[in-house]
Amino acid sequence: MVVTDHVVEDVDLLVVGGGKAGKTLAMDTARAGRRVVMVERGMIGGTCINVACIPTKSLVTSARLARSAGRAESLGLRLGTAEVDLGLLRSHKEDVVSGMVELNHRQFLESGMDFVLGTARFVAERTVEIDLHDGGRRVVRGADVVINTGTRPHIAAVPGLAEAQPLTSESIMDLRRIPERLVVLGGGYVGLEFAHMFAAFGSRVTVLERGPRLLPREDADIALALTEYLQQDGVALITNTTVKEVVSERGTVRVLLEDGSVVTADDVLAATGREPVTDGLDLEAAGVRTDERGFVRVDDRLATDAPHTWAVGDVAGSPQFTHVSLDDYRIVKANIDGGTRSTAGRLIPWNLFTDPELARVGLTEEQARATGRAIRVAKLPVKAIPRARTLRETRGLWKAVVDRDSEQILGAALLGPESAEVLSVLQTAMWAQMPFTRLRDGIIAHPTMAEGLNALFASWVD
Ligand SMILES: Cc1cc2nc3c(=O)[nH]c(=O)nc-3n(C[C@H](O)[C@H](O)[C@H](O)COP(=O)(O)OP(=O)(O)OC[C@H]3O[C@@H](n4cnc5c(N)ncnc54)[C@H](O)[C@@H]3O)c2cc1C
Ligand SMILES: NC(=O)c1ccc[n+]([C@@H]2O[C@H](COP(=O)([O-])OP(=O)(O)OC[C@H]3O[C@@H](n4cnc5c(N)ncnc54)[C@H](O)[C@@H]3O)[C@@H](O)[C@H]2O)c1
Repeated sequence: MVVTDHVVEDVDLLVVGGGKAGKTLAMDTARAGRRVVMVERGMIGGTCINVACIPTKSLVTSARLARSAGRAESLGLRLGTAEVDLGLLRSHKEDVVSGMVELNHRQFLESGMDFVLGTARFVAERTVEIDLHDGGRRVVRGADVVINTGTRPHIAAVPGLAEAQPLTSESIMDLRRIPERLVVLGGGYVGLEFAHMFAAFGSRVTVLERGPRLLPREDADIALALTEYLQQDGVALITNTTVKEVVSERGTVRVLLEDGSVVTADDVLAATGREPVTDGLDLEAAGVRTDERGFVRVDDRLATDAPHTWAVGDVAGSPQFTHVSLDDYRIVKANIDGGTRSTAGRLIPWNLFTDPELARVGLTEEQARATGRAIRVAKLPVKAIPRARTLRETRGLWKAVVDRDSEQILGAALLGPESAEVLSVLQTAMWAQMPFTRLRDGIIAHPTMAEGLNALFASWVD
């Protein structure tokens, strides 16, 4: 029963939180002529375009240019030293972000959905009460409800860290200053992208990672190649370390490590993972349960414990990438219409946008060996690819793992310039279940980075 003084509005689809999956589903469903309400707390277009992928990658472009300017003479140019202008840097980022926000907003309205700016809270199964931003309340019940409220930075329970008011992936992009010394807690995606970026902007950066090395889920040779060029670019890396305490005094942060050493900086960036945004949602009222880490519990169809209630994207515990959230949309769209699409067995690529970038898909060598199948391993230093020489960026290593019997590609790690683009070529071959020989022997235009695939699949080390 719904306990409220407000009239309950019934709609076909109610989307709570306008992330990638939710907004795409809302627009699609509205365009099909159904009644849709999407409630968004503030970020029109969601996390990715406002405070995550899009602003970071815009700043990565600036960082790349700063680094290129530093070696301009090797390209025959005298540019002088690159100098960060915080105002210009901010407006570059904000220009890209606001362009995408405006585009999203226009598309929301054109789709015919009822886009509601407000904060939603469940009051019953499939029913939310919305605190409207411009005052007032609405109560909306969906025949189907999709929860897409995302994640936010998690501040690790390190003594003194919260009190030191660390920067997060969001606040660091306010760009109020470029810290002279920046210490980054966590050597994952967020930590490494910002570490490399701020080193290019002139910060002296130290990354503290508790794992035995960077990227513990990647093969050691790839992690080592990445480690080497980060160090070449001035990023200090301390792995296998435990932070005992963070002490903030008079504008300086001191990070005390368990071995007795101290790292001193002007700012600390907390980059140790993200936590689900479910507080204030009153999920119990909806009959929706969470798992032990607080993510919404879903089955492989992305159905929650409550009937006709689905969860998608980061908050559903899906791998935290925008393209995965988009695929969650495809799955839920099919299942709302009575289908049986599953998240099982998805081939999910991802990229770490250090510069050059790391592009990954499928199994690592270590994972492939663990399956017990017979495999072959191909490796190619990026400097062997002519295009890399013309780009004057020859750092990096490409690697692929192939099934010895079927000759199909099981996975790849491409560390080098433009790898993220090349990866999609390789992934297409995996979708098509092509033997690696097609990439080894096919004509690929010269000089491109993709051309390196010819050479990669002729460079067996095993
Ligand atoms: C710094 C950074 C860089 C990243 N870079 C990349 C990248 O390059 N590539 C990539 O694929 N992924 C990247 N990611 C990950 C990516 O941003 C996330 O996986 C993706 O944004 C998740 O989207 P989502 O669909 O789960 O929802 P989100 O986009 O997180 O949307 C959730 C929405 O719900 C709203 N909301 C929350 N609670 C309520 C409520 N009670 N009522 C109403 N609305 C509510 C929020 O305001 C938000 O807009 C990055 C992440 C970070 C932090
Ligand atoms: N390019 C991209 O696609 C991109 C970019 C940024 C973020 N993301 C997404 O956002 C997610 C969150 O990123 P993230 O970097 O915050 O998390 P993460 O899980 O990728 O990395 C966190 C790192 O912090 C380390 N760590 C944890 N606690 C620590 C401690 N107390 N001291 C030292 N190290 C500690 C972990 O060992 C790990 O290496 C990623 O998993 C990714 O899915 C994607």
